[in-house]
Amino acid sequence: MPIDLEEIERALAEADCLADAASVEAALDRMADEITARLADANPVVYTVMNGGLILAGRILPRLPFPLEVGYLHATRYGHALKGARLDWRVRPTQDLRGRAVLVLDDILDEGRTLAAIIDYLKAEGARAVLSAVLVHKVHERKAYPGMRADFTGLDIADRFLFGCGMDYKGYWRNAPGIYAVKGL
Ligand SMILES: O=P(O)(O)OC[C@H]1O[C@H](OP(=O)(O)OP(=O)(O)O)[C@H](O)[C@@H]1O
Ligand SMILES: Nc1nc2[nH]cnc2c(=O)[nH]1
Repeated sequence: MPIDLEEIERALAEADCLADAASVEAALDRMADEITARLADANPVVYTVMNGGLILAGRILPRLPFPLEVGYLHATRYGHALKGARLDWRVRPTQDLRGRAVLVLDDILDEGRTLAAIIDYLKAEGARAVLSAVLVHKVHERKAYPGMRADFTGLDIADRFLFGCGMDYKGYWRNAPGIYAVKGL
């Protein structure tokens, strides 16, 4: 079905802005300080979870003033849908992770099933420590396990369907500079 771009434009025009660009910027600065304090001497491999983690990676990596390697992996649970399903691995990590510290970057921890599966996989590949950083922690009680949180979190945001800063609305608006909730969702 062809995409209705007017509907895509309307989604942003009518959305509720839950965090503006300045709040995102401040959150990135704080996260970068926390990550630096924890990993500056660890020679980590930093993995971006495509596609959503792309914006966080591009904005936080230049804020990390220590040696690190980068890689990406692609695992998706939602596609363009608004509800998650089984995790679909599209690209698995390629580096030798034995004995390495790994940091995983993603846009959002919602139910946490994506991150939990990725962390299990990286540990099974021999990583010595796997830490995670997400721009958004969605606040609700449906996590993969009770109390689940990433090691580093930018912003706690309400339980709505979100887009912007890497998160998509029907494949669009990952480029929106703040964090928005779809009207009515
Ligand atoms: O915590 P969960 O409930 O598992 O959801 C979080 C995941 O959902 C999104 O990915 P998505 O499957 O939409 O793929 P995308 O990154 O390509 O948009 C997001 O980027 C996270 O990876
Ligand atoms: N775009 C988007 N992707 C998600 N993946 C898990 N939760 C969300 C969400 O609220 N918005």
